Amino acid sequence: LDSYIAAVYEHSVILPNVTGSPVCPDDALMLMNKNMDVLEEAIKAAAQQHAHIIVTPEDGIYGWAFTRDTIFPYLEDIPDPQVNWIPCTDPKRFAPAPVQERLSCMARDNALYVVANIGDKKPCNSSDPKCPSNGHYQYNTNVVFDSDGKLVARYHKYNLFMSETQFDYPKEPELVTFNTPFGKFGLFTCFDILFHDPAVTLVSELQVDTVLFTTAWMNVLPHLTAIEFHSAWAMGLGVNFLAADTHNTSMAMTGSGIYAPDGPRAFHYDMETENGHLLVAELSSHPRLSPAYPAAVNWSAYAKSVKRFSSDDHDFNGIIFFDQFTFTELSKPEGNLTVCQKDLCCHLSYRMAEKQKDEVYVLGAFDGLHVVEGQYYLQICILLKCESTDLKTCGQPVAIAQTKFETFSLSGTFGTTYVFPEVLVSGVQLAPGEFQVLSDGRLISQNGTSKPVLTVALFGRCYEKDPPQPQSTLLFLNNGAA
Ligand SMILES: NC(=O)CCCC[C@@H]1SC[C@@H]2NC(=O)N[C@@H]21
Repeated sequence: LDSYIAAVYEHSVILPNVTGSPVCPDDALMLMNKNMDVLEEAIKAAAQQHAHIIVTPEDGIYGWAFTRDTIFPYLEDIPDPQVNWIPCTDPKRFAPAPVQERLSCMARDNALYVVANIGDKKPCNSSDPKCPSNGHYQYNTNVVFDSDGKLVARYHKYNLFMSETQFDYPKEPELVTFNTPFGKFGLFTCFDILFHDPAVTLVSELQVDTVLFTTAWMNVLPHLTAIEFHSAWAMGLGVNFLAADTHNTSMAMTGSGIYAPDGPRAFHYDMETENGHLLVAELSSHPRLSPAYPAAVNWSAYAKSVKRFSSDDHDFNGIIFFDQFTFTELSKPEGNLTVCQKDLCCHLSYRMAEKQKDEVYVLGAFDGLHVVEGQYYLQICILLKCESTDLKTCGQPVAIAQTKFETFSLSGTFGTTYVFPEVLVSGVQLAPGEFQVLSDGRLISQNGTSKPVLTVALFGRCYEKDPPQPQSTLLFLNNGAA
Protein backbone atom coordinates (compact mmCIF):
# COMPACT_ATOMS: atom_id res chain seq x y z
CA LEU A 1 0.00 0.00 0.00
CA ASP A 2 1.34 3.47 -0.89
CA SER A 3 -0.93 5.17 1.61
CA TYR A 4 -3.14 4.26 4.52
CA ILE A 5 -5.86 5.70 6.72
CA ALA A 6 -4.79 6.62 10.25
CA ALA A 7 -7.07 7.37 13.19
CA VAL A 8 -6.39 8.78 16.65
CA TYR A 9 -8.93 9.10 19.41
CA GLU A 10 -8.67 11.80 22.08
CA HIS A 11 -10.46 10.11 24.98
CA SER A 12 -12.07 11.84 27.92
CA VAL A 13 -11.07 9.23 30.49
CA ILE A 14 -13.53 8.08 33.12
CA LEU A 15 -11.37 8.34 36.24
CA PRO A 16 -11.44 6.00 39.22
CA ASN A 17 -12.29 7.36 42.68
CA VAL A 18 -9.10 8.33 44.49
CA THR A 19 -8.63 5.73 47.25
CA GLY A 20 -5.79 5.14 49.68
CA SER A 21 -6.19 1.37 49.41
CA PRO A 22 -6.43 -0.85 46.32
CA VAL A 23 -9.87 -1.69 44.88
CA CYS A 24 -10.72 -5.34 44.18
CA PRO A 25 -9.85 -6.67 40.68
CA ASP A 26 -13.56 -6.79 39.68
CA ASP A 27 -14.01 -3.09 40.46
CA ALA A 28 -10.82 -2.26 38.58
CA LEU A 29 -12.08 -4.20 35.56
CA MET A 30 -15.49 -2.52 35.78
CA LEU A 31 -13.87 0.92 35.49
CA MET A 32 -11.60 -0.23 32.65
CA ASN A 33 -14.61 -1.72 30.81
CA LYS A 34 -16.40 1.63 31.03
CA ASN A 35 -13.47 3.29 29.30
CA MET A 36 -13.18 0.44 26.78
CA ASP A 37 -16.92 0.83 25.98
CA VAL A 38 -16.14 4.37 24.79
CA LEU A 39 -12.97 3.30 22.97
CA GLU A 40 -14.90 0.52 21.23
CA GLU A 41 -17.36 3.04 19.76
CA ALA A 42 -14.43 5.14 18.49
CA ILE A 43 -12.80 2.03 17.00
CA LYS A 44 -16.03 1.10 15.21
CA ALA A 45 -16.39 4.66 13.86
CA ALA A 46 -12.77 4.60 12.66
CA ALA A 47 -13.34 1.24 10.95
CA GLN A 48 -16.41 2.66 9.19
CA GLN A 49 -14.10 5.36 7.79
CA HIS A 50 -11.76 2.58 6.57
CA ALA A 51 -8.98 3.28 9.07
CA HIS A 52 -6.11 0.77 9.03
CA ILE A 53 -4.89 1.72 12.51
CA ILE A 54 -6.17 3.64 15.53
CA VAL A 55 -4.17 5.04 18.46
CA THR A 56 -5.77 5.64 21.88
CA PRO A 57 -4.18 7.69 24.70
CA GLU A 58 -1.84 7.09 27.61
CA ASP A 59 -3.80 6.35 30.82
CA GLY A 60 -6.89 6.04 28.58
CA ILE A 61 -8.16 2.85 30.21
CA TYR A 62 -7.54 3.42 33.96
CA GLY A 63 -6.75 7.13 34.45
CA TRP A 64 -4.19 8.39 37.00
CA ALA A 65 -3.44 9.44 40.60
CA PHE A 66 -2.28 5.97 41.64
CA THR A 67 0.31 4.65 44.05
CA ARG A 68 2.24 1.43 43.38
CA ASP A 69 -0.37 -0.42 45.48
CA THR A 70 -3.54 1.14 44.07
CA ILE A 71 -2.58 0.60 40.41
CA PHE A 72 -1.87 -3.11 41.01
CA PRO A 73 -5.42 -4.46 40.43
CA TYR A 74 -5.46 -2.72 37.03
CA LEU A 75 -2.32 -4.51 35.77
CA GLU A 76 -2.06 -7.61 33.58
CA ASP A 77 0.94 -9.73 32.67
CA ILE A 78 1.57 -8.79 29.03
CA PRO A 79 3.67 -11.44 27.27
CA ASP A 80 6.47 -10.81 24.80
CA PRO A 81 4.72 -10.53 21.38
CA GLN A 82 7.06 -13.24 20.05
CA VAL A 83 4.72 -15.82 21.66
CA ASN A 84 2.30 -15.23 18.74
CA TRP A 85 -0.85 -14.75 20.73
CA ILE A 86 -4.38 -13.76 19.74
CA PRO A 87 -6.00 -13.12 23.13
CA CYS A 88 -9.45 -12.88 21.48
CA THR A 89 -9.38 -16.50 20.27
CA ASP A 90 -7.14 -17.98 22.97
CA PRO A 91 -7.91 -15.96 26.13
CA LYS A 92 -6.87 -18.72 28.60
CA ARG A 93 -3.38 -19.38 27.20
CA PHE A 94 -1.77 -17.23 29.87
CA ALA A 95 -2.98 -15.78 33.19
CA PRO A 96 -6.40 -14.04 33.00
CA ALA A 97 -6.05 -11.00 30.76
CA PRO A 98 -9.54 -9.54 30.21
CA VAL A 99 -8.24 -6.16 29.03
CA GLN A 100 -5.91 -7.68 26.42
CA GLU A 101 -8.71 -10.05 25.38
CA ARG A 102 -11.15 -7.19 24.81
CA LEU A 103 -8.63 -4.99 22.96
CA SER A 104 -7.67 -7.95 20.77
CA CYS A 105 -11.34 -8.62 19.94
CA MET A 106 -11.92 -4.95 19.11
CA ALA A 107 -9.01 -5.11 16.63
CA ARG A 108 -10.15 -8.42 15.16
CA ASP A 109 -13.87 -7.62 14.95
CA ASN A 110 -13.19 -4.29 13.26
CA ALA A 111 -10.23 -5.50 11.14
CA LEU A 112 -7.78 -2.73 12.08
CA TYR A 113 -4.67 -2.31 14.21
CA VAL A 114 -5.46 -1.06 17.73
CA VAL A 115 -2.88 0.78 19.87
CA ALA A 116 -3.63 1.15 23.59
CA ASN A 117 -1.84 2.04 26.82
CA ILE A 118 -2.22 -0.38 29.75
CA GLY A 119 -0.23 -1.58 32.76
CA ASP A 120 2.10 -4.58 32.70
CA LYS A 121 3.19 -6.57 35.77
CA LYS A 122 6.15 -8.92 35.82
CA PRO A 123 6.69 -11.21 38.81
CA CYS A 124 10.14 -11.33 40.38
CA ASN A 125 11.57 -12.85 43.56
CA SER A 126 14.21 -12.35 46.21
CA SER A 127 16.93 -13.84 43.97
CA ASP A 128 16.63 -10.49 42.15
CA PRO A 129 18.05 -7.82 44.51
CA LYS A 130 16.08 -5.10 42.71
CA CYS A 131 12.75 -6.92 42.87
CA PRO A 132 10.18 -4.49 44.34
CA SER A 133 8.71 -5.41 47.74
CA ASN A 134 5.35 -6.52 46.27
CA GLY A 135 7.19 -9.10 44.10
CA HIS A 136 6.35 -7.37 40.81
CA TYR A 137 7.84 -4.90 38.39
CA GLN A 138 5.10 -2.55 37.13
CA TYR A 139 5.35 -0.86 33.76
CA ASN A 140 3.51 1.88 31.87
CA THR A 141 2.98 -0.06 28.61
CA ASN A 142 1.78 0.44 25.06
CA VAL A 143 0.36 -2.58 23.25
CA VAL A 144 -0.55 -3.08 19.59
CA PHE A 145 -2.97 -5.70 18.25
CA ASP A 146 -3.05 -6.31 14.51
CA SER A 147 -6.22 -6.68 12.43
CA ASP A 148 -6.45 -10.40 13.38
CA GLY A 149 -6.24 -9.45 17.06
CA LYS A 150 -2.66 -10.72 17.44
CA LEU A 151 -0.41 -8.95 19.95
CA VAL A 152 2.34 -7.54 17.72
CA ALA A 153 4.08 -4.96 19.93
CA ARG A 154 4.68 -4.19 23.60
CA TYR A 155 6.59 -1.10 24.73
CA HIS A 156 7.48 -0.15 28.33
CA LYS A 157 7.73 3.65 28.83
CA TYR A 158 11.36 4.61 29.52
CA ASN A 159 11.19 8.30 30.47
CA LEU A 160 8.64 8.32 33.29
CA PHE A 161 7.21 11.80 33.99
CA MET A 162 8.06 13.02 37.51
CA SER A 163 9.09 9.39 38.06
CA GLU A 164 5.39 8.19 37.89
CA THR A 165 5.94 6.43 41.21
CA GLN A 166 3.35 3.73 40.50
CA PHE A 167 5.63 2.38 37.75
CA ASP A 168 9.18 1.03 37.41
CA TYR A 169 11.80 2.12 34.92
CA PRO A 170 12.70 -0.58 32.39
CA LYS A 171 16.42 -1.45 32.58
CA GLU A 172 17.12 -0.24 29.03
CA PRO A 173 15.18 1.82 26.50
CA GLU A 174 13.27 -0.62 24.28
CA LEU A 175 13.32 -0.04 20.51
CA VAL A 176 9.98 -1.57 19.56
CA THR A 177 9.02 -1.72 15.88
CA PHE A 178 6.70 -3.82 13.74
CA ASN A 179 6.07 -4.07 10.00
CA THR A 180 2.72 -3.80 8.25
CA PRO A 181 1.62 -3.68 4.60
CA PHE A 182 1.47 0.10 5.12
CA GLY A 183 4.94 0.75 6.49
CA LYS A 184 7.23 0.26 9.48
CA PHE A 185 5.98 1.50 12.84
CA GLY A 186 7.69 2.40 16.13
CA LEU A 187 6.16 3.42 19.42
CA PHE A 188 6.84 5.42 22.55
CA THR A 189 4.95 7.30 25.24
CA CYS A 190 4.45 10.93 26.25
CA PHE A 191 7.51 12.28 28.13
CA ASP A 192 9.74 9.99 25.99
CA ILE A 193 9.40 12.60 23.23
CA LEU A 194 11.71 15.02 25.09
CA PHE A 195 14.64 12.56 25.09
CA HIS A 196 16.92 10.83 22.61
CA ASP A 197 16.13 7.24 23.51
CA PRO A 198 14.13 5.50 22.32
CA ALA A 199 12.42 8.30 20.33
CA VAL A 200 15.16 9.66 18.06
CA THR A 201 16.86 6.27 17.59
CA LEU A 202 13.60 4.73 16.29
CA VAL A 203 13.46 7.35 13.54
CA SER A 204 17.12 8.01 12.74
CA GLU A 205 18.53 4.49 13.01
CA LEU A 206 15.60 2.10 12.71
CA GLN A 207 13.99 4.32 10.04
CA VAL A 208 10.38 3.84 11.05
CA ASP A 209 7.83 5.41 8.71
CA THR A 210 5.30 6.25 11.42
CA VAL A 211 5.56 6.81 15.18
CA LEU A 212 2.64 5.75 17.37
CA PHE A 213 2.48 8.06 20.36
CA THR A 214 0.22 7.70 23.38
CA THR A 215 0.17 10.67 25.73
CA ALA A 216 -1.47 12.39 28.69
CA TRP A 217 0.05 15.80 27.89
CA MET A 218 -0.47 18.87 30.06
CA ASN A 219 -0.26 21.85 27.72
CA VAL A 220 2.25 24.60 28.45
CA LEU A 221 1.96 27.79 26.40
CA PRO A 222 3.74 29.30 24.55
CA HIS A 223 6.03 26.48 23.32
CA LEU A 224 5.00 23.13 24.80
CA THR A 225 1.38 22.62 23.84
CA ALA A 226 0.67 19.15 22.53
CA ILE A 227 -0.34 19.94 18.92
CA GLU A 228 2.46 22.48 18.60
CA PHE A 229 5.33 20.37 19.91
CA HIS A 230 4.23 17.01 18.50
CA SER A 231 3.67 18.39 14.98
CA ALA A 232 7.05 20.14 15.21
CA TRP A 233 8.79 16.91 16.28
CA ALA A 234 7.29 15.09 13.27
CA MET A 235 8.57 17.84 10.94
CA GLY A 236 11.99 18.05 12.60
CA LEU A 237 12.58 14.29 12.46
CA GLY A 238 10.82 13.81 9.08
CA VAL A 239 8.39 11.09 10.14
CA ASN A 240 4.65 10.42 10.29
CA PHE A 241 3.39 10.82 13.84
CA LEU A 242 0.06 9.65 15.29
CA ALA A 243 -0.53 11.38 18.65
CA ALA A 244 -3.49 10.43 20.86
CA ASP A 245 -3.86 12.66 23.92
CA THR A 246 -6.03 12.11 26.94
CA HIS A 247 -8.78 14.74 27.20
CA ASN A 248 -9.13 16.46 30.58
CA THR A 249 -9.48 20.25 30.51
CA SER A 250 -8.91 20.68 34.26
CA MET A 251 -5.43 19.20 33.70
CA ALA A 252 -4.96 21.20 30.43
CA MET A 253 -4.84 17.88 28.59
CA THR A 254 -6.01 18.21 25.00
CA GLY A 255 -4.22 18.10 21.69
CA SER A 256 -4.16 15.10 19.36
CA GLY A 257 -3.09 14.91 15.77
CA ILE A 258 -2.12 13.08 12.61
CA TYR A 259 1.12 14.67 11.46
CA ALA A 260 3.26 14.15 8.34
CA PRO A 261 6.84 15.39 7.76
CA ASP A 262 5.55 18.30 5.64
CA GLY A 263 2.82 19.31 8.11
CA PRO A 264 -0.32 18.30 9.97
CA ARG A 265 -3.05 16.30 8.21
CA ALA A 266 -5.51 16.65 11.12
CA PHE A 267 -5.40 18.02 14.65
CA HIS A 268 -7.71 18.64 17.58
CA TYR A 269 -7.50 21.08 20.51
CA ASP A 270 -10.55 21.69 22.68
CA MET A 271 -10.53 23.45 26.04
CA GLU A 272 -14.30 24.16 25.83
CA THR A 273 -15.90 20.73 26.24
CA GLU A 274 -15.20 17.43 27.99
CA ASN A 275 -15.97 15.41 24.84
CA GLY A 276 -13.75 12.85 23.20
CA HIS A 277 -12.87 13.29 19.54
CA LEU A 278 -11.93 11.02 16.63
CA LEU A 279 -9.51 12.18 13.92
CA VAL A 280 -9.07 10.29 10.65
CA ALA A 281 -6.67 11.17 7.82
CA GLU A 282 -4.65 9.61 4.99
CA LEU A 283 -0.87 9.31 5.24
CA SER A 284 1.88 8.12 2.94
CA SER A 285 3.02 4.61 3.98
CA HIS A 286 6.67 5.47 3.25
CA PRO A 287 6.95 9.26 3.64
CA ARG A 288 10.68 9.30 2.80
CA LEU A 289 9.80 8.05 -0.72
CA SER A 290 7.10 10.67 -1.25
CA PRO A 291 7.76 13.64 -3.63
CA ALA A 292 6.52 15.92 -0.82
CA TYR A 293 9.29 14.74 1.59
CA PRO A 294 11.16 17.85 2.79
CA ALA A 295 14.84 18.31 1.91
CA ALA A 296 17.49 17.95 4.64
CA VAL A 297 18.01 21.09 6.74
CA ASN A 298 21.22 22.67 8.01
CA TRP A 299 19.66 24.39 11.02
CA SER A 300 22.37 27.02 11.51
CA ALA A 301 23.56 27.72 7.95
CA TYR A 302 21.67 30.96 7.42
CA ALA A 303 22.00 32.33 10.97
CA LYS A 304 25.76 31.69 11.04
CA SER A 305 26.20 33.43 7.68
CA VAL A 306 24.75 36.78 8.78
CA LYS A 307 25.91 39.45 11.21
CA ARG A 308 23.77 40.73 14.11
CA PHE A 309 20.66 42.48 12.76
CA SER A 310 20.31 44.78 15.81
CA SER A 311 22.17 45.80 18.98
CA ASP A 312 21.49 44.34 22.44
CA ASP A 313 20.73 47.78 23.93
CA HIS A 314 17.10 47.01 24.77
CA ASP A 315 17.44 43.33 25.77
CA PHE A 316 15.67 42.22 28.93
CA ASN A 317 15.10 38.97 30.79
CA GLY A 318 11.86 37.03 31.12
CA ILE A 319 10.69 33.58 32.11
CA ILE A 320 9.10 30.92 29.90
CA PHE A 321 8.12 27.78 31.81
CA PHE A 322 10.80 28.30 34.50
CA ASP A 323 13.57 29.09 31.97
CA GLN A 324 15.17 32.55 31.84
CA PHE A 325 15.10 33.85 28.25
CA THR A 326 16.73 36.96 26.82
CA PHE A 327 14.08 39.04 25.02
CA THR A 328 13.97 42.03 22.70
CA GLU A 329 10.76 43.80 21.69
CA LEU A 330 9.37 44.06 18.16
CA SER A 331 8.81 47.78 18.62
CA LYS A 332 8.19 48.61 14.94
CA PRO A 333 5.60 47.17 12.52
CA GLU A 334 8.44 45.68 10.49
CA GLY A 335 12.12 45.07 11.02
CA ASN A 336 15.14 42.85 11.50
CA LEU A 337 16.13 41.82 15.03
CA THR A 338 18.75 39.70 16.74
CA VAL A 339 18.79 38.41 20.30
CA CYS A 340 21.52 36.22 21.78
CA GLN A 341 22.05 34.07 24.87
CA LYS A 342 25.29 32.16 25.43
CA ASP A 343 26.10 30.36 22.13
CA LEU A 344 22.70 30.94 20.54
CA CYS A 345 21.83 34.00 18.44
CA CYS A 346 18.32 34.23 16.97
CA HIS A 347 17.52 36.39 13.95
CA LEU A 348 14.07 37.54 12.95
CA SER A 349 12.87 39.46 9.88
CA TYR A 350 9.18 40.35 9.93
CA ARG A 351 6.38 42.55 8.71
CA MET A 352 3.13 42.88 10.65
CA ALA A 353 -0.11 43.53 8.73
CA GLU A 354 -0.98 46.25 11.23
CA LYS A 355 0.73 46.91 14.56
CA GLN A 356 -1.92 46.67 17.29
CA LYS A 357 -1.43 49.19 20.12
CA ASP A 358 -2.61 46.76 22.80
CA GLU A 359 -0.37 43.83 21.74
CA VAL A 360 3.35 43.39 22.30
CA TYR A 361 5.56 40.76 20.64
CA VAL A 362 9.11 39.82 21.58
CA LEU A 363 11.92 37.77 20.09
CA GLY A 364 13.57 35.49 22.67
CA ALA A 365 16.60 33.22 23.02
CA PHE A 366 17.35 30.47 25.55
CA ASP A 367 20.48 28.34 25.70
CA GLY A 368 20.52 26.26 28.86
CA LEU A 369 19.43 23.32 30.95
CA HIS A 370 15.72 23.16 31.78
CA VAL A 371 15.55 21.79 35.34
CA VAL A 372 11.87 21.69 36.38
CA GLU A 373 9.85 18.45 36.07
CA GLY A 374 12.82 16.79 34.36
CA GLN A 375 16.22 17.96 33.16
CA TYR A 376 16.88 18.50 29.47
CA TYR A 377 19.20 20.90 27.60
CA LEU A 378 17.45 23.33 25.25
CA GLN A 379 18.35 25.92 22.63
CA ILE A 380 15.24 27.91 21.68
CA CYS A 381 14.56 30.86 19.39
CA ILE A 382 11.05 32.18 19.87
CA LEU A 383 8.75 34.94 18.64
CA LEU A 384 5.80 35.29 20.99
CA LYS A 385 2.94 37.53 22.00
CA CYS A 386 3.25 38.85 25.56
CA GLU A 387 0.33 38.35 27.92
CA SER A 388 -0.16 42.14 28.22
CA THR A 389 1.61 45.32 27.14
CA ASP A 390 3.67 45.09 30.36
CA LEU A 391 6.98 43.55 29.24
CA LYS A 392 7.16 41.70 32.58
CA THR A 393 4.38 39.40 31.27
CA CYS A 394 6.35 38.21 28.22
CA GLY A 395 6.57 34.42 28.30
CA GLN A 396 3.36 33.90 30.27
CA PRO A 397 0.64 31.79 28.65
CA VAL A 398 -1.58 33.59 26.13
CA ALA A 399 -4.09 31.87 23.84
CA ILE A 400 -5.63 34.69 21.77
CA ALA A 401 -4.04 37.31 19.50
CA GLN A 402 -5.07 39.91 16.93
CA THR A 403 -1.79 40.69 15.16
CA LYS A 404 -1.31 39.14 11.75
CA PHE A 405 2.18 38.89 10.28
CA GLU A 406 2.47 39.41 6.51
CA THR A 407 5.86 37.68 6.55
CA PHE A 408 8.35 36.26 9.04
CA SER A 409 11.69 34.51 8.89
CA LEU A 410 13.25 33.04 12.05
CA SER A 411 16.67 31.39 12.30
CA GLY A 412 19.28 30.55 14.94
CA THR A 413 22.92 29.56 15.35
CA PHE A 414 22.04 26.12 16.71
CA GLY A 415 24.68 23.73 17.97
CA THR A 416 22.37 20.74 17.41
CA THR A 417 20.79 19.07 14.40
CA TYR A 418 17.64 18.36 16.44
CA VAL A 419 15.49 21.43 15.92
CA PHE A 420 11.68 21.35 15.88
CA PRO A 421 9.85 24.15 14.00
CA GLU A 422 6.73 25.44 15.77
CA VAL A 423 4.01 27.81 14.54
CA LEU A 424 0.99 28.37 16.76
CA VAL A 425 -1.82 30.80 15.92
CA SER A 426 -4.67 32.42 17.78
CA GLY A 427 -7.00 30.02 19.58
CA VAL A 428 -4.10 27.52 20.03
CA GLN A 429 -4.35 26.24 16.47
CA LEU A 430 -1.85 25.06 13.86
CA ALA A 431 -1.34 26.69 10.47
CA PRO A 432 -0.85 23.81 7.98
CA GLY A 433 0.64 24.86 4.65
CA GLU A 434 1.22 28.44 5.79
CA PHE A 435 4.91 28.18 6.64
CA GLN A 436 7.97 26.22 5.57
CA VAL A 437 11.52 25.40 6.60
CA LEU A 438 14.25 26.27 4.11
CA SER A 439 17.31 24.05 3.76
CA ASP A 440 19.49 26.81 5.30
CA GLY A 441 17.48 26.60 8.55
CA ARG A 442 15.10 29.55 8.17
CA LEU A 443 11.52 29.02 9.35
CA ILE A 444 9.59 31.29 7.01
CA SER A 445 6.10 32.34 6.09
CA GLN A 446 6.03 34.14 2.76
CA ASN A 447 2.37 35.19 2.85
CA GLY A 448 1.82 35.11 6.60
CA THR A 449 -0.63 32.94 8.50
CA SER A 450 -4.39 33.30 8.04
CA LYS A 451 -4.86 33.70 11.80
CA PRO A 452 -2.91 36.01 14.17
CA VAL A 453 0.35 34.66 15.56
CA LEU A 454 0.82 33.36 19.12
CA THR A 455 4.21 31.66 18.77
CA VAL A 456 6.83 31.01 16.11
CA ALA A 457 9.71 28.97 17.51
CA LEU A 458 12.70 26.84 16.68
CA PHE A 459 12.88 24.38 19.58
CA GLY A 460 16.35 22.80 19.70
CA ARG A 461 17.32 19.81 21.83
CA CYS A 462 20.99 19.27 22.73
CA TYR A 463 20.76 15.66 23.88
CA GLU A 464 24.51 15.29 24.36
CA LYS A 465 24.45 18.07 26.99
CA ASP A 466 21.79 16.35 29.14
CA PRO A 467 22.85 15.31 32.65
CA PRO A 468 22.35 11.66 33.71
CA GLN A 469 18.62 10.85 33.82
CA PRO A 470 16.77 9.24 36.75
CA GLN A 471 16.96 5.75 35.16
CA SER A 472 20.76 5.82 34.97
CA THR A 473 21.05 7.52 38.38
CA LEU A 474 19.00 4.68 39.88
CA LEU A 475 21.17 2.08 38.18
CA PHE A 476 24.28 3.85 39.41
CA LEU A 477 22.95 4.04 42.97
CA ASN A 478 21.95 0.38 42.92
CA ASN A 479 25.30 -0.69 41.51
CA GLY A 480 27.04 1.47 44.06
CA ALA A 481 25.09 -0.18 46.90
CA ALA A 482 25.77 -3.74 45.69
N1 LIG B 1 2.41 11.74 30.91
C1 LIG B 1 3.52 12.37 30.62
O1 LIG B 1 4.59 11.78 30.45
C2 LIG B 1 3.35 13.87 30.49
C3 LIG B 1 4.60 14.60 30.28
C4 LIG B 1 4.52 15.68 29.26
C5 LIG B 1 4.40 17.05 29.82
C6 LIG B 1 4.89 18.10 28.92
S1 LIG B 1 6.63 17.93 28.75
C7 LIG B 1 7.08 19.17 29.88
C8 LIG B 1 5.90 19.99 30.13
N2 LIG B 1 5.48 19.94 31.52
C9 LIG B 1 4.20 19.85 31.63
O2 LIG B 1 3.56 19.98 32.68
N3 LIG B 1 3.67 19.62 30.43
C10 LIG B 1 4.67 19.48 29.41
